Amino acid sequence: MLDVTLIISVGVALLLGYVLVNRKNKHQPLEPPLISSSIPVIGHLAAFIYYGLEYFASQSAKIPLPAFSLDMLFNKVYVIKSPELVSAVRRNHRSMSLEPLLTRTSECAGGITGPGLELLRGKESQGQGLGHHTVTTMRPTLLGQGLDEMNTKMMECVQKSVQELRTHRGTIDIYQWCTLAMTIASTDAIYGPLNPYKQRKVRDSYWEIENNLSYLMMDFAPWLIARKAWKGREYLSHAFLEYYEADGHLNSSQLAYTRWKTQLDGGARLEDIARLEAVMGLGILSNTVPSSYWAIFDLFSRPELLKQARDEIRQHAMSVNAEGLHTVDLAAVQEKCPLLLACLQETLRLRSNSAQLRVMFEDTMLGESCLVKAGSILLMPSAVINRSESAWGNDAESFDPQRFIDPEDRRTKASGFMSFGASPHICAGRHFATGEIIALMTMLILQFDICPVGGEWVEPPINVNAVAASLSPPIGQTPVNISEREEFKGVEWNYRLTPGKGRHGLIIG
Ligand code: HEM
Repeated sequence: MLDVTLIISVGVALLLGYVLVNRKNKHQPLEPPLISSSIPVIGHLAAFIYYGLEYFASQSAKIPLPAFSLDMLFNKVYVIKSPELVSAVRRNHRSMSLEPLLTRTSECAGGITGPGLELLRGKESQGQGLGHHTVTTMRPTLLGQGLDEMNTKMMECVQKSVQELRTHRGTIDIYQWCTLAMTIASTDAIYGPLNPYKQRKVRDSYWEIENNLSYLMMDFAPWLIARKAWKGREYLSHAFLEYYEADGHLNSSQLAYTRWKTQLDGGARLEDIARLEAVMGLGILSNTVPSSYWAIFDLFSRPELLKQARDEIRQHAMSVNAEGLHTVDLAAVQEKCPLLLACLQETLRLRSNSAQLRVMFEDTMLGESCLVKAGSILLMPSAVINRSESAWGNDAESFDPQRFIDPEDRRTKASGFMSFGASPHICAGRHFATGEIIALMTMLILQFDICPVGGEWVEPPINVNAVAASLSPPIGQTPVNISEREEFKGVEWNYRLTPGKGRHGLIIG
């Protein structure tokens, strides 16, 4: 479990930066109750180091309060459990920031140091520098025309990977397959013909970083204690430097181009732009890949639901012409087949184990009776909030996609759904990722039967060291047999996208 500990280094490192300076030990009556530990002084910190983020979820289960405080020695952590307080956090977003975590990631996972890092950090307190500006300018590129263009390329790649399954013989590790298919589709759509991730060694370097991120985030002699991830980071950054030197970004997506331009105009060196793009892989891939795997797992392991989702698409979004060409209109899937998206959201709700982290800059009242103090850390664990009964009812623990179909109270549910984060830091890539997973699932459920070797879908253990992943990837293999469904064996498929239909009706926090 030592590895799990390292997860914490993300939080602890942040704390160290802010804590020692800002620590205020006195606990005030309006602050969430301070929970004592059986081991005085270091108990919570030691447990956090041992259990990682799971410690907050397990404490939350034991403590029947909407919020509580833990003295983590260096700093105070407020754990927010209730959707009502999440709404208050959103309303008070100006007194807190996610930026310190993003800057820290650029430093540790990207290797950006010195003036380049200062440029990203910007204004000392709130981190409104180039890092923040780069995220802000990329948001519009993940909507509208920019999204449409990426979706077109992404669809081509997903379809190619799926069609290759038709001739595949023997078993396949479905997680490995998702990893390759989604990595190629996502990055080709973003980086264009010179996409560095086309090279096997670049992909391997990225996954080396991803799988050992917790070690890199310790930022202690990474060349020694996180050697493979550190070498991966250097290789990936260098590959991006070559990409820019070859003008790859001039023939890429609006997203890749805008990120490069914003940083160039902001005074960043090309080497640091390349390093930041290596970090961007964490945003692009670390969630999309495991989410696609769990979406397959959760739907194919429920034959009744699978049949309903398949029938819905066949009825409302598929047509066959005189030549026998089967066309599936993904805009119709979006508009007339709500079950598939509902299944994906239910997977995201129940599988997400991220914790949205904010550093407090000002003393703030959340609602009328919850005081959070400057210099502290606010944590909103999605594994807890996503299962809260006040948002989802007393069957919150069970997998029921119906709760996302025409939900009566979107606002309450939004505060109980943290899988894409919390406003104003809601995931910028959610429509792109959703479109990609929905396209993949549509193709798979229409065309294939997927059966695990041994006949049972057995829940695999998860890799808690992949700390950038909201939905932890599985450890080990998930071998399955994939066969073309008799009903459509040998037919030709055409999947159609409609410009302007790239946004999905997601519930977001
Ligand atoms: C299923 C896939 C995905 C999931 C579950 C996911 C989840 C998240 C979460 C939990 C956050 C943190 C928000 C917070 O702290 O409140 C986030 C932020 C972010 N995500 Fe995603 N993400 C996914 C895919 C993507 C993709 C494909 C991209 C880019 C193409 C992307 C870009 C971003 C960016 C830029 C942010 C930072 C937003 C900000 O700081 O304002 N994400 N995402």
